[in-house]
Amino acid sequence: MNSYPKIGIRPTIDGRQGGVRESLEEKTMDMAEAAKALIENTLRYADGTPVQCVLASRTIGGRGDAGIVQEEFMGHNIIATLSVTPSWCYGTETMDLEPNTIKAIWGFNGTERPGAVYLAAAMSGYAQKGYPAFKIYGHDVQDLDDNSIPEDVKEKILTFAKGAIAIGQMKGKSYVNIGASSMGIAGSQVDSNFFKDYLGMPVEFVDMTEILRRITLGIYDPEEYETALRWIKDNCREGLDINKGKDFPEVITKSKVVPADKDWEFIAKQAIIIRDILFGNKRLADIGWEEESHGHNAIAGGFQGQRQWTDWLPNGDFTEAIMASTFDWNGTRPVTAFATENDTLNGVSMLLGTLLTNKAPIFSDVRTYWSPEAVERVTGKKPTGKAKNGFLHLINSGASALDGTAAARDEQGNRSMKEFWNMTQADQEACLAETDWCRANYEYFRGGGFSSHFKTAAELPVTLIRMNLVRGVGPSLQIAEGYTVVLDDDVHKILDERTDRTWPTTWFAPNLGMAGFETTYDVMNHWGSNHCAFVQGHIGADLITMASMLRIPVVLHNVPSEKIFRPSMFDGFGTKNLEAADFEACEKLGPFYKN
Ligand SMILES: C[C@H](O)[C@@H](O)[C@@H](O)C(=O)CO
Ligand SMILES: [Mn+2]
Repeated sequence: MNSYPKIGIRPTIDGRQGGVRESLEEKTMDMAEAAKALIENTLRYADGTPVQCVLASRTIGGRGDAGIVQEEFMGHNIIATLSVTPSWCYGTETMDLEPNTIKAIWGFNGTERPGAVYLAAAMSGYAQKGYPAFKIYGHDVQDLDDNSIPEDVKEKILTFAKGAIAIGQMKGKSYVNIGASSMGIAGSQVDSNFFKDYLGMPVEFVDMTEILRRITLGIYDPEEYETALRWIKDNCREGLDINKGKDFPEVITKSKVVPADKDWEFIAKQAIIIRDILFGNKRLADIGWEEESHGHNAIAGGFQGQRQWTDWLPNGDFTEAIMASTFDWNGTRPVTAFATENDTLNGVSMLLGTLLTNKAPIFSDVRTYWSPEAVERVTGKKPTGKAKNGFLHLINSGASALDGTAAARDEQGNRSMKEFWNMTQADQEACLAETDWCRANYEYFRGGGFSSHFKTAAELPVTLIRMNLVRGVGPSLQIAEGYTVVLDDDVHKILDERTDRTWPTTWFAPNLGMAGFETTYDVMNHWGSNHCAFVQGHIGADLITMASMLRIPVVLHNVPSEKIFRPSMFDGFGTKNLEAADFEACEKLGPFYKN
């Protein structure tokens, strides 16, 4: 299939015929094959298909060969190129000079032939021409006949490829903005130019009344609706009803128009319809709704919910939670970055996280910093282990991917969050068993609905992500690596029940020690908004590389400096203060998708 974004592999060579070129042909092609195999055997697209590379049919010894290869790449949706070489080649005469690709060169670190010298020459050429390109060569010298890829080189090739493929998957796909601004949250007042210039994504605007129209006119697959409703009844256990016994004022009681015992029927339709709005559904054409069957070519979206909708209709918590999960009533399937409160910037944070990991993105409010002292005062117990320096309470207002239970098991039987294609029936059942669905708090949600309620019950490495827009700066990214922590049951209960006890909770302890991460309090204090997204794994380095490709500076992170991998020309902006250099390089280069 041509539509997947691909990486073009360019074997470059010393063009001198009569001995030099001939002696290098095989080694150069071997390197190219090895790089291709590494990428294709390791990485997958969001739909689970292995990532594809296109290998040039020939080595590139000069611009003539380069032109032929460029033509070969045309029509393959090449988002990035990786040039590989064991030898000296003629710098600008062999480089990828196509303006729209993301570029890297792997220069073999040997001494028989000077691959790393070419690499340095080419990088200076790229810097001079203003093309950011990634420089890859091994830490240790290899022998020319050693065709293995050293671990450090593998890591760099894969970090580069992951970022490029993620960018390629976003390009041209839409963010579907359902509704408008939620409760004055600035992130939900979408900046479509940010999406266009930095991510290459159109924003589609859909009014929330579209959902009501489709419910009223029956614009959904009636058979799928029955399946979804049955699945909900069989699998979504109801939890606490916090409204029970409360004597609500009339402004609340007169607002709920869908009877409480019909909520799930409404919610099942709402979930199917929102998915169809994003992605289309062939079945709609069969029942006479051709236009609706096309969808909006989405990759992500968000639902305003609060307030106008939730002031009289069941909320979007089920839809939001299930869209971002690795499974639904149809079994396993790719996750969708889908933002609560239509916080578009958190939707982007979810999208970056999931594209780099293929795991469920968890949406949360960054609600509370719990100092060790405050925990002890309230519970009588000092936090220990990873929680000893205090922790953050991550808790969304009712909707987080069910994978956040960490009920799925990895190959060793440990709690985990997994790619959808690794989710077994038992994993799905376990996530459902650890989630109950609490009737929405009518004081907030007059129209009712059900919130996904669970706790993250494992100590897992995770990365918190937040995209911000700062006037005068533009977009900037915040990253916090750390661990989810499991509190003693009694401590958990006391802290959790102080807040909204019908919502999904994760306790998070950031890794401390870097600037901005002096204490857990500092992390909460520096966070740029009320929301974050997180995914399993420490992926800060991958995010930094990807952000540099998009020309988005990273303003807060706790990634060890030896893992930071940015284009070589960023060094030309200074090496003493990497954050300042990142800012300046991103500003000078401008957004990836300039007009
Ligand atoms: C129910 C409340 O309005 C919540 O939705 C609110 O605390 C937020 O989540 C704000 O982001
Ligand atoms: Mn919120």
